[in-house]
Amino acid sequence: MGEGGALKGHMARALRQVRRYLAQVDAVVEVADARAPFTSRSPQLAELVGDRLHLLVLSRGDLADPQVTRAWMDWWRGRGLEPLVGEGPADPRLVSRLRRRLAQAPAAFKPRVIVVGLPNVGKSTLLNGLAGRRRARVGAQPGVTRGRQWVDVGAFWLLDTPGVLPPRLGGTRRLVLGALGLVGPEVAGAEEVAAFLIERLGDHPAFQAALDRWATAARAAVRPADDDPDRSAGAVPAAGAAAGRRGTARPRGRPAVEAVLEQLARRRGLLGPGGRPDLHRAAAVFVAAFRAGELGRFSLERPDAVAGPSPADEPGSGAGDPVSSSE
Ligand SMILES: Nc1nc2c(ncn2[C@@H]2O[C@H](COP(=O)(O)OP(=O)(O)OP(=O)(O)O)[C@@H](O)[C@H]2O)c(=O)[nH]1
Repeated sequence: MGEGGALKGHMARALRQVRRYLAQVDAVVEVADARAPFTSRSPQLAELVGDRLHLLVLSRGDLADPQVTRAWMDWWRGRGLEPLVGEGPADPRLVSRLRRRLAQAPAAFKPRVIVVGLPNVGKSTLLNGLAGRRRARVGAQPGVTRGRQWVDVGAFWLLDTPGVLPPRLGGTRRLVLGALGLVGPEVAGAEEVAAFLIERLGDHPAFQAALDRWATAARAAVRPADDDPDRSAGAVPAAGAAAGRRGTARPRGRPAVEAVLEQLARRRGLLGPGGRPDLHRAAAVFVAAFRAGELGRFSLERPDAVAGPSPADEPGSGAGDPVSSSE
């Protein structure tokens, strides 16, 4: 089985496990990334949740463009839903609001709760925040499938293991998820993710300045090379020049993307044999910096662009119903 096949097999198993978990819970906390809250959700979840309470939490709100996050909140509010967004890992305000809402989940006795989401989206961080110090004192709840550990959070039980949902990877989703670190380099390589980021954010007024500032931050450490006239790096070429149609990595845009990466490599001193800019390392460093928020707060999608009502909506993707909540 190839790498792709192995990944698919792994994800199918993960989804089966989530199905089994879901059969035991009264409420589902879905975690998505605030920088792409549409693409970082699982298309399968809505139909699995049924009539359980379904709450959406946006992690990494501290790394997203606050204006775009507000647009997303308004978009959901317009549909009678109220996601929660945090301003940092396990943001205490978010955690206490979430605890209050979970305590109200309809249940025969104390609600049982699961945290689910794509790989690396912030599930464990939130789970630990919700469980607090109680997590150290876990115990198997009687009557529940062997091996499952439940944490008594007072007003509800919390499943000690988050459910991992498989991402959908078609079209530009693979690159969006790669940019957020929700899929690995075997699914989306650093160079194509870097090209995608430069193209998608190229028209953003603040992005060019952020890129330039970030590239300059390590300038002092860079030793000028006498044999390379370009080495005295000026501003990073306008990323906007690299931007093709939004969301597509068109070949026509490539040379400009390469120019940006080349200049970043020079400015950061990422040079290979013969002092040539190492574009691969430049791409990897740039993508890591984006993920960590070192470039600033940027979002990768807006509700008007991806979440319809528009042809972008996909039947069964939950697109027109981002939180199929029974709230
Ligand atoms: N800046 C920021 N980082 C966060 C936030 N939430 C989680 N992280 C970071 O994101 C990384 C992944 O978080 P995890 O909680 O391990 O993610 P996960 O979904 O449990 O990951 P898997 O177990 O691999 O599926 C960690 O480095 C967290 O510190 C947030 O709101 N803001």
